Amino acid sequence: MLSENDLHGIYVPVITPFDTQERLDVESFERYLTSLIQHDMDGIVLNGTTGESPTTAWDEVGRLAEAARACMRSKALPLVIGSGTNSTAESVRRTEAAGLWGADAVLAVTPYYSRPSEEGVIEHFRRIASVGFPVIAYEVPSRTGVTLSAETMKRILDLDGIIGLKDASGGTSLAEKLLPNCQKPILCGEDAHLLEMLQLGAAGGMLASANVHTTAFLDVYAQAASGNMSLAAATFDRLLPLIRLLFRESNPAPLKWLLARQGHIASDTLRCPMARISDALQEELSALSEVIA
Ligand SMILES: O=C(O)C1=N[C@H](C(=O)O)C[C@H](O)C1
Repeated sequence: MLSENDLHGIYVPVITPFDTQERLDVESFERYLTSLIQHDMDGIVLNGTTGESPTTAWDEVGRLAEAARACMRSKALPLVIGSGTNSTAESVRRTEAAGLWGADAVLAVTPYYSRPSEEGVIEHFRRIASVGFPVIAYEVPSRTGVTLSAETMKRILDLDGIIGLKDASGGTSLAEKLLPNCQKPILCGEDAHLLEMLQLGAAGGMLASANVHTTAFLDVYAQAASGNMSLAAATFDRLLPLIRLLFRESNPAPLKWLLARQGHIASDTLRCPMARISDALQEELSALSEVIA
């Protein structure tokens, strides 16, 4: 199981491949993951936003977890499974199941849609953490519709069992407020802000774009961790045009398109209502990926 001391570096949230009929494509998943983990990333995330958690059924996550554990047998790599929903009871059940499926921690998103009070959100995380399995809180207001204050986030991070935060709050202001008086690791969850977050003292990132040019993202982290910020900035600057394109339309649609084009997965199919990227973005992505290949 992951502890707060182990939670650092670059975690790669993987896509959930579907065939052209929108059925789960476990074969592509195994092939893709086996090739991805040739890199020395610090962990893998299943069923995050990049894994299309809103449209992936929980029993399908179980099948992917089993496949991931088999692919990762020869590599001691932490596996994080997204178990958060907007129902506390369901999130608790999923957290228990993720532990049984061999996850090392779960990722629990701020409960979305129902717009609970901040006290309600704290109680949500308290009940998930009380399962006794390590929980990484995931703050992503642009998707959840709920923006937590730094004070509330600090109270969540202070809960026993919450081992850290994936901060996709849309900028650096939450991290700026939390980092000076927070012992628990904060990982960047907003790819374009990775460098600034590392400069502020973030412990790493969970980054969809690290599915592509994984080594360069690992370099940015290693260079920043060793204090060579100017080298980290130069490496990161080369990645920024790609990051911008990968988030121009909703993640993970651009990423899936690119991985399918590169032959890593059989199809770029997303589950409706997510849809394939525009022709214009396809053109820009193919031009850029040839330049920085
Ligand atoms: O997979 C995730 O979870 C991530 N979610 C963020 C988002 O798409 O909002 C982006 C991050 O790179 C990974």
